[in-house]
Amino acid sequence: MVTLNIDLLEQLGQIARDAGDAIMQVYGQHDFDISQKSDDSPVTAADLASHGVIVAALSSAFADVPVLSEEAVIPWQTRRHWQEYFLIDPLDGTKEFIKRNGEFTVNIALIRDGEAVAGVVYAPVLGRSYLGARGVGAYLEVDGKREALVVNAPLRAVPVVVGSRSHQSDAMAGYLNTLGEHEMLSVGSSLKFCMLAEGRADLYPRLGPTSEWDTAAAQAVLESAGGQVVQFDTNEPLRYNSKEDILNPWFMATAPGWNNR
Ligand SMILES: Nc1ncnc2c1ncn2[C@@H]1O[C@H](COP(=O)(O)O)[C@@H](OP(=O)(O)O)[C@H]1O
Ligand SMILES: [Mg+2]
Repeated sequence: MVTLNIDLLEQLGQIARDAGDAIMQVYGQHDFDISQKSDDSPVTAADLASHGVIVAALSSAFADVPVLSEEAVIPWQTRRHWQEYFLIDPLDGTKEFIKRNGEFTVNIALIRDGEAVAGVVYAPVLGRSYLGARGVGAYLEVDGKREALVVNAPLRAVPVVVGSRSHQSDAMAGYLNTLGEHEMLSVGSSLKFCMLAEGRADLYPRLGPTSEWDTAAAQAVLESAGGQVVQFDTNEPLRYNSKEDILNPWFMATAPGWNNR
């Protein structure tokens, strides 16, 4: 089993930054090719370059631990037997990458017994790394300086809600109508979870589709900071590798302390 400690987070953080460098090489190009995958979502050379960097580094450092990536999906018949594996989204927020608004991330999670126990989320344009592991803590690293994420936000009279910038749903609009007064921020990618972990927002309701690689790393960060990610219908924690379908159920992510407010 992989040992959960700060060294692991640093190691995964370095791999994510190396992947981010590969992404930025494509980002810096005047023009890049965009192709559509079978599910009609876009993919670029940056997604594939980041995938290559991460898979090579993880396979070398953790030869016994399998890797599941958005860019190389492994059949359920194989992965259903995995007790521990890395779950990666090499470039989450591909639409934001294409729009060049900086709201995209590299995501590396460690899943154990269906739970996201460690994760790193790196936003290359913002230069921010979010790290978290069970029993270790949650951290933000900027310019090589690491600080613990400790949220002591005062109670907000008007909650701040974060939602997708590029994927809206009628269900989400309906939910927001029932919520009462709130401030809404639209943000791309797994950065939404990280904003909860930092105390910059309170709620991230996702009443629409995501896949397991979109949420795992950021869930580990948020839970390590004291927040929660639960299934919208059951209130049970969001879990991984329990079914053939890689899509997550609708969920609700909340900032540390939200339930005590
Ligand atoms: N109809 C759909 N089915 C599956 N996943 C979807 C989807 N619409 C959006 N997503 C997921 O939402 C992610 C983007 O999140 P957000 O909308 O919060 O920025 C996408 O990640 P990728 O950019 O890695 O493809 C994609 O996986
Ligand atoms: Mg994604």
